[in-house]
Amino acid sequence: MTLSRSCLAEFEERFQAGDHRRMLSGDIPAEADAAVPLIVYEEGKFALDTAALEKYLLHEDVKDRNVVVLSVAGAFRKGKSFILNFFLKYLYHTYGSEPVETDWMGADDQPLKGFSWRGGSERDTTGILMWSKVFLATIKEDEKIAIILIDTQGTFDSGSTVRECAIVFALSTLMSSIQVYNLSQNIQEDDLQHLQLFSDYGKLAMLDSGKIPFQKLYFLVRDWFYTYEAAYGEKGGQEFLQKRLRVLPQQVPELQSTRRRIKSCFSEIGCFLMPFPGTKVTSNPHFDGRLSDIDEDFKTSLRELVTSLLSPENLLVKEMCGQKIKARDLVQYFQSYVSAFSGEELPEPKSLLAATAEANNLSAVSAAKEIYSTQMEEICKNHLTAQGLIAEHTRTKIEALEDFNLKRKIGGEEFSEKYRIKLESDIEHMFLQFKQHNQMKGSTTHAPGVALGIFAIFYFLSGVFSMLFLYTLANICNFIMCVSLLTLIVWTYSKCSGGMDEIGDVIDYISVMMWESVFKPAYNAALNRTIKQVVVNTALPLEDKKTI
Ligand SMILES: Nc1nc2c(ncn2[C@@H]2O[C@H](COP(=O)(O)OP(=O)(O)OP(=O)(O)O)[C@@H](O)[C@H]2O)c(=O)[nH]1
Ligand SMILES: [Mg+2]
Repeated sequence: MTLSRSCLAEFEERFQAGDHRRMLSGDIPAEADAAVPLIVYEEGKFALDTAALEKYLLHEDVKDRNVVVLSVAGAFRKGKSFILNFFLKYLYHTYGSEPVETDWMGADDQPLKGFSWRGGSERDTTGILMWSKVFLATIKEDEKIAIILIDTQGTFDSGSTVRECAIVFALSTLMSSIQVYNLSQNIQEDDLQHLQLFSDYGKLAMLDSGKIPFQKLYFLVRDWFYTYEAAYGEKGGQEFLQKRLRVLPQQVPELQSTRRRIKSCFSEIGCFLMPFPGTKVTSNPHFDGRLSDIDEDFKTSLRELVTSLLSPENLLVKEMCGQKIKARDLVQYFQSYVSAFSGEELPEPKSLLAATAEANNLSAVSAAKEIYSTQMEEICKNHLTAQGLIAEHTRTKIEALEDFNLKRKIGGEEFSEKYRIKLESDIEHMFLQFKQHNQMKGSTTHAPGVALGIFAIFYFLSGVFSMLFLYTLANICNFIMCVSLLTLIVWTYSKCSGGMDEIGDVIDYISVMMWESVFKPAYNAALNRTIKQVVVNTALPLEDKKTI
């Protein structure tokens, strides 16, 4: 599915290079599409914009889908945002709302828009940004997925500390299912060192879950000049990568272990060799990203690159230690990881594992709560007796707890115990609300009317008996008045507070019986009599009326 011609033209026109607040067209109104800062650096630490994250990931159409998260990270000023904008073009074309026959790359003379990018030596992107349009697709016949694109602050720029760079790189790797590691000209040893934190974390995570913690790491080598060693594209990239990650006997043990661990951390490691895009791209200050200024070789490889990462058959759903992640789980993982990185020092691999375990358990809790609340909402559409409600609550609670227990949880049984307790207490809390709601529904009974009716009748009778000096009977009437008043008070208390619900139900039951067997027949009889009287009065001639 793709964008219509006019939508594409609108998309091209609405953007201006370097302005990440400009919009793209798609099925979300054009004004809504923009680069959204998710993680920003404030007062010495990274802060997560939870509201922004929730707005896009907890959207009704998105939250229950498995997610594909593609991020591009690496050194600053190396064309990361630039290439991401081609990914965007492809995504709008392939997963947009309307199909079009045009080429996804668009017209030759259109400036490149989307994530902010620009020439020059000063860094551009800061923090971690997400493209606000989440692309929806169905892959492998019926797996509904949401595709999220992430741009990151470049590493080693003059304005940030090593810690800051390491955090951006670590967070984006942790959160993505495909981490594109953007490098220039070669894969150097320090590029591999960047992956050190993950290799240690990966080792721990594997001990804990038995699964490979990360999915796809994709080295994207830009400005590849040595085509006589390896050809452009994925095939050449794989050959080159094998050479770079080979463990050789003559290597020092440190280099050997880095390579071994990196390989064991990612379930798939790919590499793509990109040609130099041409001098207009790198040196012309007025270059605006138009295709006509880019070398043919680059464009040809770009087509191959984009398909190998983003075509439906190559999309990779985010997993965490072997479990697929839904969009709403991703919110939890973002929160836990950002807080793990909030200290002065980089977190130990151990605390990263704890953050993963926390997010994993919390998302199992929220899935179980969702089961409970969805089922109870359905059940409580009709009013239930107190016992009926308790029975349904117990059944649904067991089902929700079973769902939690059956999920494989990182951190082990002992770690997940406190989350199970939290789940139980949250469910009990929800139950109180359902109970109150149910009682409010049941409050359409005749209890207040019957109690007040009895009170009024016996008040009248008490007066009459008193006038006839029948004090014993008057006192009996007074007693019945007190009982009806007391019953009304107990009933009101039960309905408003949710307490003494069984007594409340008994009162409801008795009042319905009394209404049906005494008040309603009496009321109907009185009504019939009145109607008869009216009919007779209007039907008979004046003289006859006088005789009646
Ligand atoms: N040499 C080279 N330059 C490129 C390539 N692709 C884009 N550029 C240029 O690199 C410059 C920086 O592009 P950006 O996309 O802003 O780079 P970035 O990596 O996002 O930069 P930061 O956000 O500062 O980290 C622009 O002038 C691009 O035209 C490439 O493959 N090779
Ligand atoms: Mg950038």
